[in-house]
Formats: sequence, C-alpha cells, structure tokens
Amino acid sequence: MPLRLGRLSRIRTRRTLWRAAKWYLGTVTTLQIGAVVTVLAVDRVRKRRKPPSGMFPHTPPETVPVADSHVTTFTYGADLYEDMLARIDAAEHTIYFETFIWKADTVGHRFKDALLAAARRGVEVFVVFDGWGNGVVPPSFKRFPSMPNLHVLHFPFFRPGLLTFNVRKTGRDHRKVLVVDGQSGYVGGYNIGDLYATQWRDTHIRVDGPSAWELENAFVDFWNDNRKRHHPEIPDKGARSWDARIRVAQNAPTRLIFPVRGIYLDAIDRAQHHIYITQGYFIPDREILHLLKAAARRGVDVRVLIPEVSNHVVADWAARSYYSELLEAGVTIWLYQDAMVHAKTMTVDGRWTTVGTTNIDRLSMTGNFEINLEMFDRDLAQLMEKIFLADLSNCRQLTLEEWERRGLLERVGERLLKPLGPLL
Ligand SMILES: O=P(O)(O)OC[C@H](O)CO
Repeated sequence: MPLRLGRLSRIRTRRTLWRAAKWYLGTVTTLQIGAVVTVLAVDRVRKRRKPPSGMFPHTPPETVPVADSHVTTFTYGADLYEDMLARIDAAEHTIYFETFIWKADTVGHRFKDALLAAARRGVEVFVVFDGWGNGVVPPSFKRFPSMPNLHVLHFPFFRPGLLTFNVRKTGRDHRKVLVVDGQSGYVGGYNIGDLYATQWRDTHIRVDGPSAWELENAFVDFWNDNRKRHHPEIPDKGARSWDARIRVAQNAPTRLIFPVRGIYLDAIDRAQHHIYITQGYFIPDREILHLLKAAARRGVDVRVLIPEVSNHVVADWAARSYYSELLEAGVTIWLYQDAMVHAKTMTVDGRWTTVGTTNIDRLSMTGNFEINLEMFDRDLAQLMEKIFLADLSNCRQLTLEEWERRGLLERVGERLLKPLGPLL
C-alpha cells in the first residue's frame, strides 16, 4: 500500500511540474508575441508620423592602392550602381553576379537588362540570387530567357536542413558580389533596388587588379558547390594571386566553416588604439561581446555605429539588451539619424579593415553564406576611418546616463525580446 501511494504522489508531482512548465512556456511565448506586435505597431505609427528623411552625408568614391591592386570605396548606392552597370556594359568575357535581394524596380530592371545584354553579345554570364531574400519579388522578374551563355542559379527558398537539423543544408545566400572579366570585383552591403540607391547609407568596395581573384574564386567556389545538374561547372584554376594584405573570408554552412567570425574576433583581440564598427544589425554573440568589452577595458576606443531605428525594429530591440554591458565597459554607441545605415564594416588601429556582407549577428556569423574582404593597409583603413567620421557627424551618442534612465516597460520589452536574437 505505501508503495502505491508513493508512486501516485510521484505521478502527481510529475503532472504538476509538467503543467507548470507548460504554463510558463505558454505565458512567456504569449508575452513575447505581445512584445513583438507592440514593437512593430509602435514602429509603424512612428514611421508614419515622422518618416525618415533619407538624407545623410556621403563621401564620393575614392581609390587607394592596396597590395598590387586598387580598392575603391562606395558609400552611396546611386554611385555604386552606375559604376557596376558601366562595368557590366563593358564586360568582354565573364560576369559573376550574386545578390541576396534583387528588387523588381527600376534599378533591378536596369541590372537585369544589362546582364541579358551582356549575355546576348557573347559574355559568359553567371547569376545567383537568394530565394528567401526575393520571396516577395514577382516570379516573372525571376524568369530569364534561355540562352547558351546565361546561367542562373535561384538559390532555394526552403533549406531542408531546417527540418533535419543538418547545418550543412541550412543558410541563406546573403552575399553580394560582382566580378567582371576577373579584373574588377565588388563586395559589400548593397543589395539591388531603388530604395538602397538613395535612401540607405551602405558601404561597398571595388577591387581592381590581381586581388579581384579573391572575389572571383569565392564566386566560383559557391557556384560549383551549389549549382544544379544542368548548370556548367566553372573550372577552378587555383590561386592566381596570393597576397596576405587582401584576403577573402567566406562563411559556408555547406562546409561548416565560418571564418568571417574568426577575422572579427582576431582583429578585435589585437586592437591597441581604436575599433570603429558600422553595422545595420548588431546582436553580438558571447565571444564578440566579451572581446569588445575587454578591448574597451584595456583602453581601446571602441565605437559602435548603428541605426537609431533600423528597418527591422525587432532586431533593434534584441540588440538593446547588450547596450548596458557595452556602455558600462566603456564601448561608445552612436545612433545614426534619419536613415537606415546598412554597412557591415570594421577598422582597427588605422591599419586593418573589413568590408563585406556579414552582419554582427548569429544568422550572419554562423548561419548564412557570407563574404568579407579583410585588408591590411594603412591608406585604406584611414580612408574608411574618414568615412566613419563622416557618418559619426550624422549620429547622436547614446550615453550610459541616458540608457540608465529608460523606463520599466522598455526593460521588460528588452528581456522578452532578447531570446529572439539568435533567430534574427
Ligand atoms: O540581410 P541584409 O543585411 O542584406 O539586409 C536586408 C534588409 O534587411 C532587407 O530588409
């Protein structure tokens, strides 16, 4: 009899615990959904009442020699797109074009027309665009005529690894690359679309010369890894150029390698004087957070420049939960005003630069296909710092005092939305 009673009581305890767990999970999930809906609604009202002016300072394209090549910076979409289109129009042999988002608007059509025209005049044209990033783009825009030297890879919308927990079969193609004739290579934060031409502040670079191979080879790797059976393989010729001063880093879930995170961690760890970071979405993981705080504590001037209000307000809220730790450690936070800043760049000590497609968040650092260039060159780093300081003139500083004064509701919202960070 006592044995039976003991068993009954264990069953009851288990049921009570199970009910409590269900109640807790249900309540937290409901509160999180409520927080997301509230944040989105408030953002919508605010943007309707006071839409961002889209006005921001930007610097004209500037070129500096790096290693045996030349690197040109672009900080305004309209300048970049004209430059890219001119190179596509002048292409003679090959065009490798890869983008995460490709809008079916005026800019988007200009790119599509230019690529088709190049293929018609005999250039070998390879195009990759992401299915998820272009999920809302009309299917007609994503259809291309059949031509012998036009090869189009629509990177799948759905990745089966999400269901089978196979990381190798997950990830979005978040890269933005253009390589023309193996001579000029572009990489950076710009997607393709009207909005980005004039309304968003972003950074792209063009590499002319032997180091364009870094981007060419990166495209070839991606194409050959992900092409469909009907696509031709691009011959992989090995390194045509190899210079430690300018090197590509590619995150590739299919290969389970994420070196972009490594170059960020390494550069932050080495910093002695200053680190300037510009990011559209900034949700640092534990290691990046730790190293940024450690750098600030050893006296490095660590500045993080992010939009005051980005186009993904839930991501902004997930990021806010890290502000206290950063500010307390001495990292300064600069909020970009009146426009979206979408660049993904960092410079260290006026000598090291990275520009690429990788956001400082989990999805980019350990989830998506990404590509960054890291460059060891004082002239380039100083040019990038000049751009950073121009951006800073359009920011307001978020001080620890201001941050400490925020209300209880905001603090609760941050706590609720923090767990969503890894998904954003
Ligand atoms: O994913 P990204 O960094 O290219 O940004 C894309 C924009 O958020 C589109 O909404």
